[in-house]
Amino acid sequence: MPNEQILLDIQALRTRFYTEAGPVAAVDGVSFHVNKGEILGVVGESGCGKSVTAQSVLRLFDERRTASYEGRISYDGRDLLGLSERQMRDIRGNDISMIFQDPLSSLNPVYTIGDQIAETIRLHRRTGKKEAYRKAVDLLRLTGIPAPERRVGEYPHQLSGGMRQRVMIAIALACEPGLLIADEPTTALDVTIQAQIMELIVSLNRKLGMSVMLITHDLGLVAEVCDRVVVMYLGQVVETADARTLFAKPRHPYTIGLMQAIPRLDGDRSKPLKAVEGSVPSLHDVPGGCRFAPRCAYADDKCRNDMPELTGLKDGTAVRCWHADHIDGMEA
Ligand SMILES: Nc1ncnc2c1ncn2[C@@H]1O[C@H](COP(=O)(O)OP(=O)(O)OP(=O)(O)O)[C@@H](O)[C@H]1O
Repeated sequence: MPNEQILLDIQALRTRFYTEAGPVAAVDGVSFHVNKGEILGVVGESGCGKSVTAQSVLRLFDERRTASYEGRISYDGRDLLGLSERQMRDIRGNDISMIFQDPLSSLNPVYTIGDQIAETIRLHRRTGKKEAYRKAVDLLRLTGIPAPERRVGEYPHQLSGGMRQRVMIAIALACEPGLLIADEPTTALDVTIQAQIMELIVSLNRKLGMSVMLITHDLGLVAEVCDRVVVMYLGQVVETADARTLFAKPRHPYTIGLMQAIPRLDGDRSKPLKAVEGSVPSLHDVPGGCRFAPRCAYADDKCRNDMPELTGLKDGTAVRCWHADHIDGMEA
């Protein structure tokens, strides 16, 4: 029986790119889900496949030339990988919206922000121009933009970075999507504005019941706002747990490493941060066995030879590690 709590269900997703050096699987057998009304954090270092996973959900890669998808992605019971391009266009922005790190590159410089919000509304809804414009003003107000009646007639370059990200959020919300995918939404902004934008996203999640998939490097942010967390490494999920369990008892050595890299406001800040040693290997040179083994202090021959499966534990956590049952995250 389908679980009615689940809004987005990704099963064994594999996204391959055809590169000059041959095909690579940037996402390689990824499975996780997003529940209705929750904020799910997706974390991992740069290059682990977080953005490719998100963009695969919306099928943003060119399937004729650059990429292919395998597996299953279902949204509210609909099989997204089986939809036509026309049907997918209806899903994008209507059921699932996405906001990116750099709002300037997603906004059109020659149209006012009001035109751009109204356009999104009219793309998916039978709405007159005036009505769509009125809704644009309401959306700007909802995202906390001061004097929205005036701002609606301005162009992107007239707004600050934080205001532009609010406009992107207004566009993303225009058709009341069930799921907002936020890919590093605050990285390009200064710290105070970052906090305001995150507060806005959390308040919209609470007010509108909209699910959020939040992609970020920032585990401190995840601890503050996320209900559950997916940790990715080199195209795979290595750990998934509810946020409280993950922070109390991280199981995968990679998760433990990421946590040790979180700056602590209350700790001794004169000590250098302990980050995960080494770097993420190239997709053209994926290690056999456990992909994290070359960087892992616990790795033995079994790890180097056999790939562990993502295995569910009693507390609802799932971990991809041969040693998960005897690693104590608080000690490592
Ligand atoms: N169009 C593409 N063609 C070939 N390889 C790609 C393409 N897009 C992404 N990749 C590769 O896929 C891998 C995963 O990239 P992705 O952007 O998903 O990482 P990420 O975890 O989101 O990192 P970041 O936090 O830096 O965005 C990287 O090795 C990247 O080089």
